[in-house]
Amino acid sequence: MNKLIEVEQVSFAYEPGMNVLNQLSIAFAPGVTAVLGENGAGKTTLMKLLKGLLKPTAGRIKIGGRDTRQYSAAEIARHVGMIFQNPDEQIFKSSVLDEVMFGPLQIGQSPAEAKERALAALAALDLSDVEKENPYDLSYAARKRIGIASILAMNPEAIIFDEPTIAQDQQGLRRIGQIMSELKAEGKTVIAILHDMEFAARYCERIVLLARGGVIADGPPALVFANDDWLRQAGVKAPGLVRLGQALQLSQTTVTVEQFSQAFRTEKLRAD
Ligand SMILES: Nc1ncnc2c1ncn2[C@@H]1O[C@H](COP(=O)(O)OP(=O)(O)OP(=O)(O)O)[C@@H](O)[C@H]1O
Repeated sequence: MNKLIEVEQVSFAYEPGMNVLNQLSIAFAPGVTAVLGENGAGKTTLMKLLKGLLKPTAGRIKIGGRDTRQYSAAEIARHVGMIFQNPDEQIFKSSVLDEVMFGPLQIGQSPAEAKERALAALAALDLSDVEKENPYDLSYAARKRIGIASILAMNPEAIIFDEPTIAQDQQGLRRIGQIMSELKAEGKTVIAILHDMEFAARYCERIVLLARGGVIADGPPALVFANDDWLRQAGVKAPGLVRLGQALQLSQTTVTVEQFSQAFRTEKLRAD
């Protein structure tokens, strides 16, 4: 596994003696990983550490094999992009195109390259027709997609999504899921904090459960969502399809519609 990001025995406290993360170790490689856990579990704190916005109280984080303490913020930005939960923490330009070009210009792309990348990112997020608008004249859901486009335009190797599905309708959800799948196909490392278990089951190949400042489970959705004990400890509910499969006593854990319908047809319809 080509580990782009390695977290080694990291602890972090906002206030002395009050650890939010406790000697947490985990690595992130290309692919799509969901990080799940109840409010206050430390998910956003971990992501801010990966992005270099916070520094570990103990332990270290390596990007591409190098300790993040040796990187400047601009250097980290070339490797790791983070899309904040609240887009309004990220957006400050008065046109959508300027906003999405800002990041690429900051990391040294030429204006022509930055514009080309920004236009491609806006198209990927169904935002081409609003490129001249003021982001604050658009909906919150559109601003969330602008936040995503700004990071995609910088083309980092790792992209962190903090709650990307909030406020999105079905089309927005599909778009964001497709983008994650495309990023995976390009060999990017995608990490998403999610509260939407259906979305996590559908688009993520790895599920990490955080609780009490540490990782309590880490594996494919069918493994993690089948373990009620882990889910209870993390304060997370299995996706509806998993629970339906369990209620019907299917022999395997079904995390997608395709898996469910196949298992249901084989085990239930044929049995009748
Ligand atoms: N800037 C801060 N100063 C002090 N404490 C903080 C700060 N930010 C977060 N915390 C505390 O750290 C803990 C972990 O917060 P964090 O935001 O990382 O959790 P989370 O798992 O992302 O939660 P949520 O799902 O609600 O976003 C919480 O108890 C929170 O109150």
